[in-house]
Amino acid sequence: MTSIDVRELTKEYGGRRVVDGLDFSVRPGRVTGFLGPNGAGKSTTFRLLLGLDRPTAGTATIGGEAYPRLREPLRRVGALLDAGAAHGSRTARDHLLALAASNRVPARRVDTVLEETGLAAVARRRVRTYSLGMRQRLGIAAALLGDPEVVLLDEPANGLDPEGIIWIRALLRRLAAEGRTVLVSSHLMGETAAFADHLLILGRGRLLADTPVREFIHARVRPHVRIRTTDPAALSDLLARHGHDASRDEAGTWIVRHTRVDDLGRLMSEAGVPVLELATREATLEEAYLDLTASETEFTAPPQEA
Ligand SMILES: Nc1ncnc2c1ncn2[C@@H]1O[C@H](COP(=O)(O)OP(=O)(O)OP(=O)(O)O)[C@@H](O)[C@H]1O
Repeated sequence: MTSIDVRELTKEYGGRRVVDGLDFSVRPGRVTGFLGPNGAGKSTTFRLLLGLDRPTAGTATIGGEAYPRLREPLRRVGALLDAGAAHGSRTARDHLLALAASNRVPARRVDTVLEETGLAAVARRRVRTYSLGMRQRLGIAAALLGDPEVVLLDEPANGLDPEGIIWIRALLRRLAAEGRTVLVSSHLMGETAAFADHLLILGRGRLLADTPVREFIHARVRPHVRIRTTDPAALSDLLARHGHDASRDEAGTWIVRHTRVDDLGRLMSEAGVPVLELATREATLEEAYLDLTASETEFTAPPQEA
């Protein structure tokens, strides 16, 4: 089982710190979402992990070794950084065959990953005729070619249609269930909540959270209760009498915070207030993330230029 370990990792460009003392581990058997706004340093961290850039300070290792020291790296680590990387005049199949040959990966893996990524039917078309979503699938096929224990994907849902998004979700879940170490960057909250077990949140190069997704949401946002009624005056009166923290949206739905659906149901029933809808509304990752970013200067202070 292979972990990714990042210690005091720092990268400066022209004196500007874009990755700032990062310390985290990514464990096998789960999908770790790497979240942060544009320019937070996600891609730079990926490049440092893959030895494509040298850290100013600190270390990034995979299974205890720096990437450039790994033997047969494609068989240990699969990465998607830039979906435009394949040569346009080649077919997808030839692109993968060349990659397999130069990394001592058996050629039969090419057809396996083409099947896995849904590209088998178009594998003999030139890559320049591919849509963004098809290129993205090809980049993922290349990442999976060496059957690696560690998978690093930078914004893999980019350019995918709804069917592609459902597919990638299932793929990531499967890779983790097989015991692989899966790190996936994204700035899409809903998407990340749908596939990640664990989160690393970055802001201006610094690590703001390293937490299981569920704990992060539950610690930051309380679930609300949604109510609709045919007698808003009676409901308003009832909620006020019991000191509930409630508001009503334009559609007439009441949101009541800091309470439980059972307690409100009982209260409404006893008071004879008619119920059209009474439900718990779960907090979302987006709400928890906004709560975090609202309190972090990394997101609110003006950028510091070098
Ligand atoms: N080679 C480079 N030279 C100078 N500055 C760079 C270089 N690469 C990245 N940066 C800067 O580092 C910061 C972090 O960029 P990075 O691409 O890592 O962010 P990101 O979190 O991946 O953002 P996005 O979601 O937009 O891809 C940005 O301000 C970027 O301009």
